[in-house]
Amino acid sequence: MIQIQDLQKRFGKNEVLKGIDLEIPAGGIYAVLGPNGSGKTTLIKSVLGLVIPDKGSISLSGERIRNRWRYREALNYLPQIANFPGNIRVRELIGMIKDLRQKRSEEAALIELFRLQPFLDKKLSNLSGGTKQKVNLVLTFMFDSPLLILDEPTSGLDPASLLSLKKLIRKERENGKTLLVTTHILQFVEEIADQVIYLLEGKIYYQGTLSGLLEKTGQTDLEHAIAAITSEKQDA
Ligand SMILES: Nc1ncnc2c1ncn2[C@@H]1O[C@H](COP(=O)(O)OP(=O)(O)OP(=O)(O)O)[C@@H](O)[C@H]1O
Repeated sequence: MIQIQDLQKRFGKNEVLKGIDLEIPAGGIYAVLGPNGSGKTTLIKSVLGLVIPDKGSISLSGERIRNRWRYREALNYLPQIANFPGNIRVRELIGMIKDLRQKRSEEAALIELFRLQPFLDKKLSNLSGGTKQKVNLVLTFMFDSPLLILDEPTSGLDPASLLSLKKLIRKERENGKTLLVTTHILQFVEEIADQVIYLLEGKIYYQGTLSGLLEKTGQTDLEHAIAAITSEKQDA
């Protein structure tokens, strides 16, 4: 589904991606992990065409994405911070995004799942952070696309909404979708991820199953595995 070769990106003197090679087959949940500032969002934005790499290539379903934009019709993206104008009401925003994408959408079941009915006529500026995130999740999941890219989807969610999100993500996997998810919530990764992609200092430190990462680090849980990677780097 996604092929990345020798991807490099720097911002001024800051070399963020130092040659990323990645192959993500279609179907399944891929968790993109790594410390703050390790380049997870930069990697995701490169796939979305929102960051232009300095070097390397990215292909989606066998076609290079550079200078094309139509491929974006086949993916749904949840940004880490979605900045919609605060004076728009939730119902209007959903309508606007539907008009923009011109794709069949199924928002009603999602509004129900996240219990958003009481908020439909409220302005975004009057919503709590968690409720805004639920609205953003509706905007992301309401379209049927083969690839979903979710940047910190759990952000601000209460436990009940987190359960709803996990249910939703698993349903998408059952439907054969590919999900690329960044998160710092390790329990979430342990519960939903089929594969882990661990970014460290601009390179892929590990790609594979969670059990493979535990084996590589000699640990019994993800929290300790990540602590082991960090201290290994500090000692190096
Ligand atoms: N547009 C930009 N201009 C300059 N520097 C940037 C830009 N975008 C990202 N960076 C820098 O690139 C590095 C990687 O940032 P990025 O947001 O990709 O990390 P991340 O792994 O997603 O971090 P976090 O876990 O904190 O969300 C950081 O040092 C950041 O300051």
